[in-house]
Amino acid sequence: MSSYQQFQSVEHLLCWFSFKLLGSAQHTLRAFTRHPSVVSRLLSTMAPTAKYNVLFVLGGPGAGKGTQCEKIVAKYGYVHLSAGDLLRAERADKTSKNGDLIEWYITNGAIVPVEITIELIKNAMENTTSTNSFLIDGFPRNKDNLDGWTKIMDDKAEVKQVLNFDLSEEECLARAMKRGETSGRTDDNVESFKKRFVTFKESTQPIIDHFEVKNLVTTISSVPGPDEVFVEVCKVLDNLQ
Ligand SMILES: Nc1ncnc2c1ncn2[C@@H]1O[C@H](COP(=O)(O)OP(=O)(O)OP(=O)(O)O)[C@@H](O)[C@H]1O
Ligand SMILES: Nc1ccn([C@H]2C[C@H](O)[C@@H](COP(=O)(O)O)O2)c(=O)n1
Repeated sequence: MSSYQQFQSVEHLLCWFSFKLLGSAQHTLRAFTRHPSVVSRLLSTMAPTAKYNVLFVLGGPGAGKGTQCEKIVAKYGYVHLSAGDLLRAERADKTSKNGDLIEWYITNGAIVPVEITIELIKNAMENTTSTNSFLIDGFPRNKDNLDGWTKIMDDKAEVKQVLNFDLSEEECLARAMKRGETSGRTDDNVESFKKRFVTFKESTQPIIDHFEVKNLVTTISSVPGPDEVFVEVCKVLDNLQ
């Protein structure tokens, strides 16, 4: 007798088949409940993960990026990641193997290799649980920064907007020198400032142009006082909500 002939009807065959299916589903379910970590790993690969929302904040040295970021955080609740602050913290960390290298780049107004900076930014983003929205201040500052971002973060983050704070070299210098009276920053001196401004013009401006082509840049004059500048910032951010 062939295996089909043991069933008296097609209905009987279908009944037997459903019973077998149910049995194996039950078996699978039981296996899953015994291994919850496997289930959560499976689910995490199936569920689409939300991308980070990112605003890049650029502008000359001393143009007021950090000042505006503080205001944005207070009103809109982004997490502020200053590439410069992250690098300064890394430089101050006695266990870091990159401290001396970072010091050299900062004092000479040059841009630290992106392998170092992107790791600091990525870790800070991954360690943030309160929000998905980040203000990344002072990054990307050159092509190396941009390439590193594209390679490591492009599939994890969406750049919603680039805020570009515009201020003349003379005014940036005056503000950086005034800040230098109390900041303790090793680059708030005329010699470092001059180098930083050259780096801004030669290396950062092409990055702003790159995002301009993608229609992502809003340039805001940083000449008025902080509160007036912030009014213009709010116009941009209110439209992003
Ligand atoms: N709109 C403004 N008008 C006058 N002074 C300002 C304004 N914005 C910021 N400042 C002052 O200018 C100095 C530089 O500002 P801030 O540190 O925000 O600049 P930054 O662009 O973040 O600089 P850097 O790139 O060097 O870190 C600070 O002392 C700050 O208080
Ligand atoms: N993407 C970056 C940002 C900053 N640095 C270094 C070199 C800068 O002159 C310095 C200070 O940065 P700031 O506080 O002005 O944003 O930090 C860098 O190498 N790469």
